[in-house]
Amino acid sequence: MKNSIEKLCKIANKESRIIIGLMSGTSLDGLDIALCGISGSGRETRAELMEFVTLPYGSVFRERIREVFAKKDGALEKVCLLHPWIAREHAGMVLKALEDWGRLPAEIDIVASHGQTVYHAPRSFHGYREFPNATLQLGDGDHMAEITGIITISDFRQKHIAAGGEGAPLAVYGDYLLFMDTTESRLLLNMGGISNLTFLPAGGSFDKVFCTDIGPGNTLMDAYVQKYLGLPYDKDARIASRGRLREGLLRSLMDDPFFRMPFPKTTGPELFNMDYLYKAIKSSGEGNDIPHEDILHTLAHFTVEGIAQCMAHLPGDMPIKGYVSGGGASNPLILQLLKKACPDLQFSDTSALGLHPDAKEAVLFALLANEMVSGSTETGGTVAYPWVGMGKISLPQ
Ligand SMILES: Nc1ncnc2c1ncn2[C@@H]1O[C@H](COP(=O)(O)OP(=O)(O)OP(=O)(O)O)[C@@H](O)[C@H]1O
Ligand SMILES: CC(=O)N[C@H]1[C@@H]2OC[C@@H](O2)[C@@H](O)[C@@H]1O[C@H](C)C(=O)O
Repeated sequence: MKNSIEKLCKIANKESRIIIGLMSGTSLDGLDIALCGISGSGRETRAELMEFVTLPYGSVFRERIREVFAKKDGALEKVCLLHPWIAREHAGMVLKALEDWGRLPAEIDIVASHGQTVYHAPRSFHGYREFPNATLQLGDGDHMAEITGIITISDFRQKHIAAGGEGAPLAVYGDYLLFMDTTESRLLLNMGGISNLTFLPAGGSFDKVFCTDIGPGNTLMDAYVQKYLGLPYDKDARIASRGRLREGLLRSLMDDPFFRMPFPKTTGPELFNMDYLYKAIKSSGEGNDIPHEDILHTLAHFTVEGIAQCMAHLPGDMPIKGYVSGGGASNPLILQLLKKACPDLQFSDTSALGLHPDAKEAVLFALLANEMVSGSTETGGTVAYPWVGMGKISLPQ
């Protein structure tokens, strides 16, 4: 092990590192793999996205995860089996991507592996006073390290919780390091399965930034079309665009204690799932035979209404430029509704900042790994956003 520790020290002291960031989000669409060249650390960080790919999951992978995903009473044996299995699947995908890019594992300093969140339970959700905030990502780093032969950093969210946070959103760290600007106040809005935002006031220090989960992004729309229409998602909102808004349903969807909780907060499909939708339909007074188109159209409004509600908490006395990312940034109906709901917000996607909108979250984990090995904790931090070294280190043999 001494050799590996010495190698890690060398990596920590290098001027620049090649780090692969991996993210598998709540949509279960595939593994995002970002090959990054990163130099410096903290506010001196410079990152270049050298390669990026999303390797789609097959149906077996998706179904196996779904057996435990966001389920209160998941079978413990399955959780146990999935922990190494997911890591091994992801490791195979990393090796495949490296081969496609014509690169060898030996060229890579670190793999930063988020794993797969299967359950997210902040105390505000689980409700047990005697238990802390909790979250569970499967995909053990030792398996990744052993199979790829690359030092692996994984399981980033536990340290955040240990230091007082909810384990999410971690986006704030990467957004701050890469996008803080001296003159432009920026809003980074990620619309994945769950949507979240980071607000970076111009020239502000880390304790002035604000980051929170908002509510559903695509998760309810995806769950609905998967269940009733056998589609992975409503591509380009073709179905939703044919529908109309059901005001009663939107009111019921917004009528949940989650939306009355103060920011910052976190959530996931443990709350925003089909049961949530069924309950809202029942109490909406819209009847039981709302057409698919209208449900999907109203769910798109629901996503945007949550975003608009959250944005009302941002300072109103300065111009803010918005940068969107995540799959929702490719949904024309969401973008159209967002423009209507927030007419003063000028926005484009994060490629205007030099980062592919689908790659942002995978790059985040590469940045967190870089901070873990060569950052300091002097940047400050707050209880909601503690600035701590996150992730656990796995050394290959
Ligand atoms: N062309 C498109 N039209 C409509 N929706 C789209 C389009 N492309 C992607 N999406 C949506 O984006 C989703 C994938 O988004 P993304 O990959 O950002 O999610 P994720 O990373 O899994 O989520 P999270 O950030 O919550 O973990 C798809 O499931 C789909 O709903
Ligand atoms: C617990 C968990 O995996 N949360 C994810 C999820 O997907 C979006 C949103 O909910 C966000 O809180 C988070 O991911 C991003 C990468 C984050 O931590 O910033």
